[in-house]
Amino acid sequence: MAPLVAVKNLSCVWPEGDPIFVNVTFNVNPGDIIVLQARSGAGKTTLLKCLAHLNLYHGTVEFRGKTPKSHGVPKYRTYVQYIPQRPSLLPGTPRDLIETLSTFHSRLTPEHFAGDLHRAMKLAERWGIAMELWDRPWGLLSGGEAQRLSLAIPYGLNRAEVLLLDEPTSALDPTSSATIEKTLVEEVRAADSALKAIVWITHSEEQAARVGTRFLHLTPTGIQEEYTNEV
Ligand SMILES: Nc1ncnc2c1ncn2[C@@H]1O[C@H](COP(=O)(O)OP(=O)(O)OP(=O)(O)O)[C@@H](O)[C@H]1O
Repeated sequence: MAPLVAVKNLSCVWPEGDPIFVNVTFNVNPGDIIVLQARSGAGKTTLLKCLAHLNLYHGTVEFRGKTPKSHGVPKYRTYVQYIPQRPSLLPGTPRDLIETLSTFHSRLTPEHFAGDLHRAMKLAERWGIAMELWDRPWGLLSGGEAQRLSLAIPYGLNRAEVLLLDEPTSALDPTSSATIEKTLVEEVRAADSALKAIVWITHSEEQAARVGTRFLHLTPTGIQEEYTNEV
């Protein structure tokens, strides 16, 4: 099976610093929910940002056999989409973000966009998000509201094939977390969904055990597969 994302010999060094990690090589395959584990500060967020082509790195990252540049970086970022740990730091409103991401696809028409927004809003509503919050600046939303909105956006767009989730439910209560986990796992398994795989950072061992199909441990010298749960 061809990998969705192939990561080869990735390393990341901040200017004037030691490398955060080197020699990171792994594939993301269809159906994977990869839990990325490491101690705090080991570089999990940095690695996800490298995969989304949001950080400088050495080595190669390919999605469906092509580099981000050959896909076109904005379009690549809608296929391999990073959802930040603190969406409240994003500029503009959730409606602005979904509109911007929509325009990265040339097939977009006003009808497509209306459909995308409607799908995202319906899901967010099921998650307890009122319609007016789509027009509130990210910085004025609560952490939990911002997390739910930022997860509803790729669902609405239905174009992300790989989601890179950075502690996506850290601001949510256990019931809301469980609902969101269930939706995401179902999306990866659904035949009619664009979403094929997730790389998921969580500090909750319980959540890792519930959602993970593979477990990768990041260290300064590389990445190791811990064990595999058969689904
Ligand atoms: N722009 C930057 N310039 C220099 N160092 C940075 C920058 N961004 C992050 N770092 C450092 O890189 C290291 C890795 O940070 P990162 O956020 O990737 O870790 P993490 O494993 O996700 O941590 P946590 O589990 O605490 O969220 C940390 O030491 C952090 O301080």
